[in-house]
Amino acid sequence: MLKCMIDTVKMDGGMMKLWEKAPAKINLTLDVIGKRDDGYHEVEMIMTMIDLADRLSFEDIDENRIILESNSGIVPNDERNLIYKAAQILKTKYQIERGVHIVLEKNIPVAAGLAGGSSDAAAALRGLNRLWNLNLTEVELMKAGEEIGSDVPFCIVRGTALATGRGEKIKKLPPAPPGWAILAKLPIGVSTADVYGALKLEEIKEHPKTNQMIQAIEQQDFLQMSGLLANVLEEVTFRLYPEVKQLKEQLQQFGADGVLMSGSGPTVFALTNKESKMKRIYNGLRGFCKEVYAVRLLR
Ligand SMILES: C[C@@](CO)(OP(=O)(O)O)[C@H](O)COP(=O)(O)OP(=O)(O)OC[C@H]1O[C@@H](n2ccc(N)nc2=O)[C@H](O)[C@@H]1O
Ligand SMILES: Nc1ncnc2c1ncn2[C@@H]1O[C@H](COP(=O)(O)OP(=O)(O)O)[C@@H](O)[C@H]1O
Repeated sequence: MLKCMIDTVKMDGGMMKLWEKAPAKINLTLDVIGKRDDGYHEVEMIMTMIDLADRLSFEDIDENRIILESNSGIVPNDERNLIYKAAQILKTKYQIERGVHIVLEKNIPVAAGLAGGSSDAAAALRGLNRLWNLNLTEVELMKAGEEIGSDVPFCIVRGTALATGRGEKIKKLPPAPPGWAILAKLPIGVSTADVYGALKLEEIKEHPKTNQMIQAIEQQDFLQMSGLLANVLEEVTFRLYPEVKQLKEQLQQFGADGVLMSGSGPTVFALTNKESKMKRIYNGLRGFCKEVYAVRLLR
């Protein structure tokens, strides 16, 4: 309980311990504009954070090494973990001769299109910036984040934003209008690289109306925002995993204001700004999908 209220503690001998929250994101829009020579795709997407989060603690240790522990049986605790990568990047770049013990409490489903790993990496950059008194600016943290993954700069900024380039160029937007997202995730993990790899640009039927979505957010128009949800990766993931399409169709029958797959999937979410509807959708969904979350859009 205590750790929920405070985020820094001075331990015996002046050692520090601090905490960071790493929220998940959903894509309100996701458009792919072109394929680049470096293997990435040029995107245009609007993302917003939701109240489903991992929690990380960072503690000084006497040895000069990175120790990572987590309650997740899925993500590795070594240099393959994006948290570990974040710590290594800062240690090398700023010649840090100190060690750290990081504990990850994993609540965000893995490989789900919710940027759990990217948000953990961003939280690690923020947490270590504080623990090691680096005084790095948001822009410097975003730059370090780019080396880890395309979604990491957005996860540094958080809130609601338009992401362009390969996803690393961020323009902040006003917060999304208040409401709930009900998320459903099937027990499959989707590889982002596979989905982008299977995308055929010439087969995109309709591009998201990104400018109209920005206007809906600026005008705090929840219904308009929900009606404009669009993601060009949906068709690709639906082709690879038809059960994700079925789940979306089922979710659409519960009367939400909008339904969409997040990122490369497989998580699908429904939006509503009515508490009674949120409860109805949540309870209805639990009947046929094991992993369901009802969370607020973060403001
Ligand atoms: C699809 C999105 C939408 O928010 O999210 P997720 O579904 O992963 O959450 C992102 O574009 C994912 O960003 P992120 O997960 O950080 O991807 P990265 O680690 O940078 O890249 C993984 C792989 O995806 C492909 N990739 C990624 C980003 C991009 N703009 N074009 C690409 O083609 C590349 O093959 C790359 O090797
Ligand atoms: N801290 C982490 N949390 C989640 N996944 C991680 C982490 N570090 C590395 N990974 C790896 O990154 C991949 C994608 O993870 P994640 O960010 O959860 O999905 P997505 O890109 O779909 O949003 C997984 O294969 C996972 O093993």
